Amino acid sequence: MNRPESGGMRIVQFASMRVALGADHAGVHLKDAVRSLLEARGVEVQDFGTVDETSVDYPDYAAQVGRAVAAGEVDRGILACGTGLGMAIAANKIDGVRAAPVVDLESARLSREHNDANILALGARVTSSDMALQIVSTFLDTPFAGGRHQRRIDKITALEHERRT
Ligand SMILES: O=C(CO)[C@H](O)[C@H](O)[C@H](O)COP(=O)(O)O
Repeated sequence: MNRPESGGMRIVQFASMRVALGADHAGVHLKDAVRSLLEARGVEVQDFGTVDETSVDYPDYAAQVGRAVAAGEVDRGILACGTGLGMAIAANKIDGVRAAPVVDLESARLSREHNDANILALGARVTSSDMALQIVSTFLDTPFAGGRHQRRIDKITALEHERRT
């Protein structure tokens, strides 16, 4: 979507993005707040749940969002649970997923600029809703910087291929 080092163009099309959401019981309210923010900004949202605070297992939601991102059905994924850690660990098992657990704005920006992260993992028990929504905006608004970082992403992709053989 964003190709900042191909001719210096840095156009971000936040509103035309497709974003998949997923959460466990600990992150469900934050996920719903993220959904409201995205819908208000015209983002096409695919919400994989969960829908309430009944205890569920976060890998089930990480898998659904991760597969949607890896298949190109959506441009980005956003996961929410207690800490964001288990969601990121689970989602990163899927080839093509680069999930970043993020608690601050600088990491949100760098997860995109340097790591081309395609999934953001938020922790509702460790991050305020206000900060989490700022992180979401930064994550969606920041393009990948490419250049030397692309070389490193290519090496991550090579590791995925190695795992398959
Ligand atoms: O590890 C987690 C996923 O990243 C989360 O923090 C979970 O939400 C957490 O482990 C759930 O804990 P609970 O005691 O079952 O509510």
